[in-house]
Amino acid sequence: MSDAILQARGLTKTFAGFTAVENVDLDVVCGSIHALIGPNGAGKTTVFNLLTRFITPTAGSIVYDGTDITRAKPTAIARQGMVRSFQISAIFGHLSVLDNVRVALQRHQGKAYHFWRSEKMLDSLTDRAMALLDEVGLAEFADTLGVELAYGRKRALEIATTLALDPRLMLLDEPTQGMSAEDVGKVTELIRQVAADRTILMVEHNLQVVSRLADTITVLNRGEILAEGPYETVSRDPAVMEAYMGTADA
Ligand SMILES: Nc1ncnc2c1ncn2[C@@H]1O[C@H](COP(=O)(O)OP(=O)(O)OP(=O)(O)O)[C@@H](O)[C@H]1O
Repeated sequence: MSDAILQARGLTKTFAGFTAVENVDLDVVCGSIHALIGPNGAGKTTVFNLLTRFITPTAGSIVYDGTDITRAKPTAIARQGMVRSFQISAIFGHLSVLDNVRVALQRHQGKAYHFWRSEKMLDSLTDRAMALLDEVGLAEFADTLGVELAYGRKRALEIATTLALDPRLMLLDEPTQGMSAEDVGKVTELIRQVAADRTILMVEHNLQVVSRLADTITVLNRGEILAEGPYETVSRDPAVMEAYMGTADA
């Protein structure tokens, strides 16, 4: 499919004889929000780790933006614009919110960990950092220490530090996990907002979030694709109901 920014074919991962992911084909369409869902143990995290190159497939191929990345390093694909949030963009609690984003911007420029040497260079990043904080609704917290942010705002900061790496494809690993209902709503809106000019692939347990955000949903079960399509279609699929509820009548 020519409009897919990320394409997996025959993705398979075996752990010591146990097949966690089997023959998964996936097309993430450019500009879409694509969600990976499925019951516990379905293989979502394994697929996510395969796609982001944290683990290597036993078989199959992954193509990002026309380039075969099946054996590429995660840092290399991040430089090409495929950025995984929450792992790569950990928050520095002892730095201010603004400095967290400035450090991420600097890292993107390949100047990581030298930020203390040049106050001038940091100043040059301030405008861009403030724009990113504005985008995620954190401008008024610029001087707050990372550690002092409320949980939902920490996620917003993580998204800002991910955006600092200028992603074309953003991969979010359970972005609303462990959040209060209020924060879930806020982060859902934030994801919708940052998706306006980017592609998003997310693993998400919260089906309400998925129903509100995703253009396409891939349902995994026992390592294989069970169903795929928009929420209205997959949520009515008897096989999906069976996998989630244990009965097609639920
Ligand atoms: N490193 C590993 N070694 C052995 N088995 C593994 C490993 N990683 C995952 N598995 C197994 O592969 C299967 C899929 O796991 P995975 O974590 O991908 O599922 P998941 O859909 O993300 O589940 P959850 O929703 O519970 O996080 C599970 O049976 C799990 O026990």
